[in-house]
Amino acid sequence: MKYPHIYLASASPRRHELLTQIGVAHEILNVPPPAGEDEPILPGEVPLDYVQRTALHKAEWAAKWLNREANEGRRIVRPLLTADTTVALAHEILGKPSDHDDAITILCKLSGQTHQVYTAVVLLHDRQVHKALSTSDVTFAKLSHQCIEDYVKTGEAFGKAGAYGIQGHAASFIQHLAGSYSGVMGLPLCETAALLSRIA
Ligand SMILES: Cc1cn([C@H]2C[C@H](O)[C@@H](COP(=O)(O)OP(=O)(O)OP(=O)(O)O)O2)c(=O)[nH]c1=O
Repeated sequence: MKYPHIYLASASPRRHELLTQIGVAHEILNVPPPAGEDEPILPGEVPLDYVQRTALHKAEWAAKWLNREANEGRRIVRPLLTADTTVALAHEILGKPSDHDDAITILCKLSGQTHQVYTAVVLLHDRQVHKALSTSDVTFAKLSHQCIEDYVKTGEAFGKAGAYGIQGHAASFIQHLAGSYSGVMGLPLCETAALLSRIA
């Protein structure tokens, strides 16, 4: 499969790894904040709307930044990809943990429950916006408080939606996954490949 060479506007090392896994050549853009920070949730906003709005906002923000850079001599020559991953439990958005206690609280909520992981992907190319969405149902085993404490101590919970990484130690928490493994990890590869082949 031949993909176009793209810009990846993301601070997530997982998105870089996943694109590399399927052979998508990309240049990582280190877009200044608010990239990397959680977008505020609008009153009454449901997770599905939130994740799509956030992914689009990241793309628009990165394009604006790139345009400014372009004025300083850099040309926008590649399609631009962004994504957002949001974890939701019964419609409550569980973002990245703010600290140790927050991580414990989030994981206690997820223990023994099925939650949703949404990843929205946006590709900007030739003034067109291409979008994809992946939805997964993830069921956690019932976790003891000690297990949660030990997990949070590894540091893996931080910087990740829902305070866990499916690709790390938290793999042992997951009883069942209905959906996309790569989508849970941060970039659904099947959907992303389909977006990229649309513009190839
Ligand atoms: C649920 C889950 C999330 N995550 C990560 C993927 C994302 O990096 C992060 C969700 O935060 P995002 O806001 O989607 O992404 P980010 O801030 O890390 O990067 P950027 O906005 O610059 O692209 O959680 C995992 O790595 N594994 C998991 O199992």
